[in-house]
Amino acid sequence: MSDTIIKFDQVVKRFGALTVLDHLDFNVQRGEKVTIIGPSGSGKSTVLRILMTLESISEGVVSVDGEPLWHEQKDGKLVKASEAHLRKMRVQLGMVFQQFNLFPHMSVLRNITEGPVKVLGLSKQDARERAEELLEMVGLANQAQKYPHQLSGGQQQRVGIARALAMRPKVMLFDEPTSALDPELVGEVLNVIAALAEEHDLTMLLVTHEMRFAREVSDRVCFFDKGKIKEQGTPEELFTDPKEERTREFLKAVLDG
Ligand SMILES: Nc1ncnc2c1ncn2[C@@H]1O[C@H](COP(=O)(O)OP(=O)(O)OP(=O)(O)O)[C@@H](O)[C@H]1O
Repeated sequence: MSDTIIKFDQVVKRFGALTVLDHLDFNVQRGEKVTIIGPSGSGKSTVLRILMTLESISEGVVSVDGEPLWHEQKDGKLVKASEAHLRKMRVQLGMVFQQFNLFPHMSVLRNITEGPVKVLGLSKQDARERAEELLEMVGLANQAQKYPHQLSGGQQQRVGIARALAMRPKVMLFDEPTSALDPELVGEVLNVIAALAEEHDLTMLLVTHEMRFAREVSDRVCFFDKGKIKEQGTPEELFTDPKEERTREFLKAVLDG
């Protein structure tokens, strides 16, 4: 039996006249680490935003763990999902954003405990213990009482990772998690993500411009172009022996640049 956790089936996303995803078929297996690379505007972030229910779809079906995300079954038919259905589905996914998106008026600890307490109904004590373990894991055990503005960008992003993990998502989504960081802070965030990828059987879907990182952490790399997967394969296949001219051009431009 295949163990598909994310499935895009002929998904179209339009913004007015602009088609951003063009009949996209895309699957992720449970436990798989998949990286999406591709030129600006090819629809990479849109895939993640659709999964987080931040953008709706125009056509097709997206499923998470076998259940439609943007639809629900009613009298044997697929109808548009209600807000309650979206809320129920959304908690299965955790996202780490480019701009961290921490709550500025809350301490680091509270940023991490808020979701588990308010959304999952954990006791404050349990949420706190969970947060402390995660802060330890991302190397910030002694920063729990600080506020986001007192931390570096790299530290804030590591809090962002801990916050997403605290919800125990089935899938972690990373949207260019290092692109807003000063170059010297990129490594500490990538190290945390690489450790997560190595030590946990989490399913991870990452959009990144860091090709070396994509190569190191992924089981599979998908090259997106114009809203479709133009080519995909293991990092070895895609980076050392790309089959498509468009992939070669892209890799040459980013690796030389
Ligand atoms: N809310 C929106 N309204 C209109 N157009 C949008 C909206 N969101 C995204 N787009 C457009 O959709 C296209 C795809 O965007 P997306 O962010 O998925 O690209 P990307 O591949 O992640 O690019 P980048 O590498 O630059 O982040 C872009 O042309 C973008 O301008």
